[in-house]
Amino acid sequence: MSATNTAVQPPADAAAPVRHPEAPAPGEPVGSHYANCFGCGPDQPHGLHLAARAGEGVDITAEFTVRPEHQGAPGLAHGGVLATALDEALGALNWILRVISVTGRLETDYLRPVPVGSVLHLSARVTARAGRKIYATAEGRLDGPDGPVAVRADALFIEVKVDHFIENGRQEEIQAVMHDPDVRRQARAFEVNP
Ligand SMILES: CCCCCCCCCCCC(=O)SCCNC(=O)CCNC(=O)[C@H](O)C(C)(C)COP(=O)(O)OP(=O)(O)OC[C@H]1O[C@@H](n2cnc3c(N)ncnc32)[C@H](O)[C@@H]1OP(=O)(O)O
Repeated sequence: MSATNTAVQPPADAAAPVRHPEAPAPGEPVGSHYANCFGCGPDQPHGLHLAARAGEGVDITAEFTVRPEHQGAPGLAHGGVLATALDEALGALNWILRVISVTGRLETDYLRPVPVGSVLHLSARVTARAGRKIYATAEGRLDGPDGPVAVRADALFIEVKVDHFIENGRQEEIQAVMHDPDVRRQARAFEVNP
């Protein structure tokens, strides 16, 4: 049983989400949005290394292996780390909508303890859109994609322009990615192909 804030529930007049025609094909990896991202970056040694795949709808799946460095209580995953995994899975939906959005609100329910060594089977989907607001939900299951739900979240993501990062990020990292032609092409493509 969960008590949710109305901010993460779509209003009655929200629109159904639409899979972007250029979204990765079902089963394809969506890729990392930033190599140093704590959630999905392959170059981030401390990160979760989530590798999401596109689903058939406006959805993704991913797996997160809980390692000893993710502990909160002895032998159990830290709740904040699990929230990060859910947040990152939800963030990967950007690739399916082909928009850039950031988490505005994330509400998590912790239903079962998640032991170190377990694989959390994550799924996330967009439920609705209303202007810049993107409503989405995610869950993490133990013992396989059809196993019991251990954690879940409802979220409100807000669409932003790439300038959001350029204006707010530390210049050292911004300059580094701005000089990466692949990153620039990717970011601009999201903006000109809504
Ligand atoms: C290069 C590729 C990279 C790709 C990058 C992909 C990153 C994915 C990574 C995983 C996800 C993350 O961790 S993202 C990182 C964590 N999140 C953040 O850092 C976001 C920090 N917050 C912000 O920057 C800002 O608050 C924004 C952008 C979210 C919103 O600011 P804004 O642009 O001025 O918009 P604002 O007018 O305030 O809000 C727009 C509408 O949303 C509503 N709204 C906004 N926030 C909330 C909220 N918390 N709860 C309820 N409602 C909210 C407002 O009421 C309004 O509704 P109405 O009046 O229109 O009805």
